[in-house]
Amino acid sequence: MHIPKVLLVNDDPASLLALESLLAPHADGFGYELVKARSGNEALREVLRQDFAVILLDVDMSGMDGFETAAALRSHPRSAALPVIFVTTTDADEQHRLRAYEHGAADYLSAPLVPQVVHAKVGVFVELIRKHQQLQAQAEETRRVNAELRSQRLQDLERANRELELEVAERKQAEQRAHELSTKDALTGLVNRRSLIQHLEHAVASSDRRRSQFALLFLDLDEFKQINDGFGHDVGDELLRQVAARLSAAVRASDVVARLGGDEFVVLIEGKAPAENAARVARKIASAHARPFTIVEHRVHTSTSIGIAVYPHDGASARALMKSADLAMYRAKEERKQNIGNVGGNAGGNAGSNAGGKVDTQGGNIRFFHEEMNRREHEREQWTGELRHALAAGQLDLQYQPQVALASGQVRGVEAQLVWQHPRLGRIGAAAFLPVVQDRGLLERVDSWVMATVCAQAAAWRTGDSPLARARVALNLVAPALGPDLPARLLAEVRRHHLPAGAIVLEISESLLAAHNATVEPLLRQLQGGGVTLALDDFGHSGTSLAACKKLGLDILKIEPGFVRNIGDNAGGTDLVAAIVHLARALSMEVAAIGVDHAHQLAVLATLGCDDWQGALFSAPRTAQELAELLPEVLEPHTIRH
Ligand SMILES: Nc1nc2c(ncn2[C@@H]2O[C@H](COP(=O)(O)OP(=O)(O)OP(=O)(O)O)[C@@H](O)[C@H]2O)c(=O)[nH]1
Repeated sequence: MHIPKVLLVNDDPASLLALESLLAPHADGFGYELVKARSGNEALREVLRQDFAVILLDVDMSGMDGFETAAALRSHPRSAALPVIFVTTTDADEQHRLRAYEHGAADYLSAPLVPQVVHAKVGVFVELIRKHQQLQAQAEETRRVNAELRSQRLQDLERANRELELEVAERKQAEQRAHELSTKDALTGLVNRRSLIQHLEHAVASSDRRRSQFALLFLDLDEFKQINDGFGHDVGDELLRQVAARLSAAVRASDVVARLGGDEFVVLIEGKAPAENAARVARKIASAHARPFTIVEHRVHTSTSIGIAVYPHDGASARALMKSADLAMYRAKEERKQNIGNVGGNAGGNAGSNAGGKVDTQGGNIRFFHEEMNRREHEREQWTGELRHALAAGQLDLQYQPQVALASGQVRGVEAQLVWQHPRLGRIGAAAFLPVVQDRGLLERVDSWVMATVCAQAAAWRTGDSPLARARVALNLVAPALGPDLPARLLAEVRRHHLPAGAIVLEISESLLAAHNATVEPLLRQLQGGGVTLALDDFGHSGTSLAACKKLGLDILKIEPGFVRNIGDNAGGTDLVAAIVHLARALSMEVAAIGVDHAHQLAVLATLGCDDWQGALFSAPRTAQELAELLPEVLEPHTIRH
C-alpha cells in the first residue's frame, strides 16, 4: 500500500511553511506524507504525477487563485474527484464560504487555523484514502484469487478431460483388440472360424432374400505335416502366414478369407456368377501355390486341395455347405493321392518333393461338390491342357478366307482364321474351344503365335509373284481383352517382316470394344499409327452403335452373316443391310459383308454399294498351302452369277 499524501498549496512561502509545520507532527504520527506546491499550476502538475488523499488549497493566491485552481482540478478526470479543503487566512464571510463549496470544496478552513481541527479534517481524508486503498487491494486480491481459481479449475477440467479421453481410447482399443481376438485368427490375421460362420449365415440370409447364389472354397494344404516335421513348426507357421497373404491377394477385397485352424482355409465368394468366379479364384490360388515359398533360407514347395460348394445347391445352411465343400476338398485330396500313386508312388510328400521330386499338380487339385460342375471344370482343364500342348506341338494352323472387291471381282485380301489340328477331333475352329479355355495368359500366347504367323505369311506372299502379293491380311484375336501391350506386340511383328502400312488388318469383335471403351481408344490409335487397319468384326452381333464406331475411328465395318442371310426375306432383311451400308458410308467406313453363300445375296450387296464380300460363294477358308494349290483358278476375278 502506498503512503497517503497530502498536497499543501500556497504561494506565500511563510504560510506554506506554517501549514507544513502545523501538520508535520500529525503526518509523522498518522503516517502520511506532505507535498508542497507554490502555485495553482504547480499543484496541477503534482496531481498529474501522484495521488493525494486530500489537497489543502489556499484561496487567496495571486495569479491563479484557489477557486480557479479548484475549477481546473475538477475539469481533469485524474483529479476531478480529489477532495479539496480550502484554506484562507482572511476572515472569510459566509458568501466566500458558499463560493468555495460551489467550487467543489470538501471542507473549508479559515484563520486562525486550529491544529486539532486541521489534523482532524486532514485525518478523515487520509483515513478515507487508506480505506480506499485497502478496498482496492482486497478487490485486487479477490480478482487474483478468482483468476487463479479459474485457471486452476480450467487446468483441472483439462486434466480430467484428458484422462477421460485416454480412458475412452484405451477402452476402444481394448474393445477393438477383443473384437479382433474374437473375429481374427491370431497367426495369420485372417477371419477366424467363429467369424466365418457369422459371415456365412449372413451370406445365406442375403442369398435367400435376393434369390442369388454364393460359393465356398474349402482349402487344405497338402502334406503340411511333413513341412512341420521337416523344417520345424516355426517354418510351418511362416508358411501359413505366407499362404494367407497369397490367398488374400488372389481374391477381391469383398471376398472373405478365413483360416479355420491348422492348414485349413476357406474363401467365401459372393456377387455375380459365384460358381464361375469360384473356379477362377481356385485356379488362381492353385497357381499362386505353384510358386515356391521362401522362408528363412528354405524354398518350400506346397500345393493345396480345394473343394467348392455353391449355395443353395450344395447345402441348405451354412453348416451343410461347409460340410459339402469339405467333402469336395477331401475328394480332391484323394484324387491327388491317386495321381501321385499313378505317377510313381512319390508319396514322400512335400518334404520329399522339396528335396527335388515334386509331382506337378499345377499348385493344387480343385473339385466341385456338384458333379455337373466337376464335369465342366474337368472339361475346361482338359481343353486348356490340350491347347497348351497344341501350341507347343505345332498343332495350330491358320486358314485364310479370301475377301473380294464387289466392284472389280479382285481378291483384295484374306481373313486369317485359327484352326487346330486336334489329334482326336480333327480340324476344329477357335469357336470350339474359346468359350471353355479361360486361361488368359495361354490365350495371349496363342495370339502372339497368330500375329507372328500372319505377318510372316503376308511377307511371304509379298516377296513372291503370288496373286496375293498385294492382298491385305486380316487377323482375329482369341484373348478376351485388348491388353495394353498388344499394339507393341503386333507392330513389332509388322516391322520385323517389313510390311507396309495397310498390309495387316486387325479384326476387333464388338464384345472386345464394349467392355473397355475408354482404355481401348488409345490402343486403337497406336495400332493405326503403326499402319494397322482396323475392322469391326461381325457388326450387328451385339449392338455396337455406329456412333461408337465413328468415335473409335475404325476403318472397316464387317456386316455379320446373320444380316447377310436375311437378305431377300420378307421381313425387311434387305432394308436393314441397306441401312447399315448407308450409315457406314456416311461415317466414311468401308463395308464388307461376311457369310455370303448365295448369288442373290451378292447381287443385292452389289446394288447397295457394299465394298467387299467374303463367303462360301467364293471360297471357304483354306490353308496357305491349299490356297497355293488352288491358284490361279480360285483367285481369278470372280463373276457375279445372278
Ligand atoms: N506350424 C503349424 N502347424 C499346425 C498348426 N495347426 C495345426 N498344425 C499342424 O498341421 C498339420 C495338419 O495336417 P493335416 O492337414 O491333417 O495333414 P497333412 O500333412 O496336411 O496331410 P493332407 O492334408 O492329407 O495332405 C498337423 O501336423 C498339425 O499339427 C499351426 O498353427 N502351425
